[in-house]
Amino acid sequence: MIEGADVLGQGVQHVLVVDGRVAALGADAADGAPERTQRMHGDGLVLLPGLVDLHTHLREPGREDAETVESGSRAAAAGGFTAVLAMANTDPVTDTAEVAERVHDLGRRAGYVDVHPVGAVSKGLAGEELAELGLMARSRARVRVFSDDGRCVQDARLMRRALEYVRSFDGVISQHSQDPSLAGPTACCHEGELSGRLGLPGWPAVAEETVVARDVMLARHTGSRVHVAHVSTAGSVEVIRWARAQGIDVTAEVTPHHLMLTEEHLAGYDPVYKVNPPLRPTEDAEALREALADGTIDAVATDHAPHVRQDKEHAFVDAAFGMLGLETALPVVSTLMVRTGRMSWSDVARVMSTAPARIARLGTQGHGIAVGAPANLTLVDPAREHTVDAALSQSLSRNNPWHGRELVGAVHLTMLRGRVTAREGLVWGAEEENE
Ligand SMILES: NC(=O)N[C@@H](CC(=O)O)C(=O)O
Ligand SMILES: [Zn+2]
Ligand SMILES: [Zn+2]
Repeated sequence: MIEGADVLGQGVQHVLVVDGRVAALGADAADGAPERTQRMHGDGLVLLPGLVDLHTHLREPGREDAETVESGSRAAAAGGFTAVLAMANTDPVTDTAEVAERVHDLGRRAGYVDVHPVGAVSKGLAGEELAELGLMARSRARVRVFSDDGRCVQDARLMRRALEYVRSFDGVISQHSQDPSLAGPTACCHEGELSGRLGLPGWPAVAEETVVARDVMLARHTGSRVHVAHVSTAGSVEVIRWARAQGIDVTAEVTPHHLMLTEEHLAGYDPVYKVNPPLRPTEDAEALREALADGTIDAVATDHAPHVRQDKEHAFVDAAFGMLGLETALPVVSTLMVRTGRMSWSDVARVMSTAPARIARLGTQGHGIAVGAPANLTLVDPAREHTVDAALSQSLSRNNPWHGRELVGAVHLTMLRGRVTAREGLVWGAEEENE
């Protein structure tokens, strides 16, 4: 029983949890509570539905030195998440039902969050032949989100066929929008005055925007669902806004780092800021904030991308792309969007829980806080000021661009089907296992 928390920032209520489900909600929720009900104080805390991350790299199988399903799941629980979509760019690639089931089962075994594997669009992410989309969808892993993330599905014919195929089981293609003929594999800095000055290979905004534009037209043509991963430019936002006004079934996510951080961070050539797509100018970040607040962008997704030291500690051009994000996502959104008055806590519940759950077709996870729904809950301390310490992360990796930053708002407790999975960053059971 959680007593006196501000549910969605819309009013103080009690929430009774029985057998992993929300059994009652409201001032008299305690009536009929079984004897020996455990009581938790929610005074001053905001209760949100468990957060859902549409875009997480867990690295297992293949790079268990950078992250495992278990370590990434712990980081997710510490960050307030109860479900994550695990990207397919593992080794082997998640392009078969077998690999998808393996990742799914590893998630079950770890038990901190629900791990939903994302299936690859193409075999081996090679962009040539469709992967086993139907078999992955019908597998025990129930895959609904497909992505070649890390690479763009460049071939329009393959993208069209993938969209047509997933329509039959209400799947969605999540696209890493990057035309490689405009932004090749070495492109690592937003193309503009800064990339010229720093002498870094440019990654122009138009390399993203042309793919977004093409894909929304393919979505319209096929009547299928396309999702734009890690939107990073104002031009992409304009295309998405237009497409939605036409009734095209396009959804989009933005990362905490593209919302808050800008290209100026690259001036010191610190590879911790190297990410795909690159950090953009302030005007782009501002357009992303506006689009998130007005609903043009549906969701915040972390793109948590752990890398070992040896892959990150290189000259900027040679370092791996990606940064950690699971444990800092909620504090960043709180600091940037809620403290400033641009979004309410119920907006946060939408962009970090119910909308991503709906996009991934997670069923019951998308119902928010309701009687009868699984007790997947996140208690947030909206006023807690803290300085991010990379050393305290549950992740196996340390490529954390937020280290040393002061943020306001923190996850107090995470609950998965009524079981506490994390409390103030400390993951349930972690003390013993860290001995
Ligand atoms: N975002 C990144 O910079 N890197 C991701 C791949 C991706 O999301 O494109 C990774 O797998 O490391
Ligand atoms: Zn990507
Ligand atoms: Zn990614």
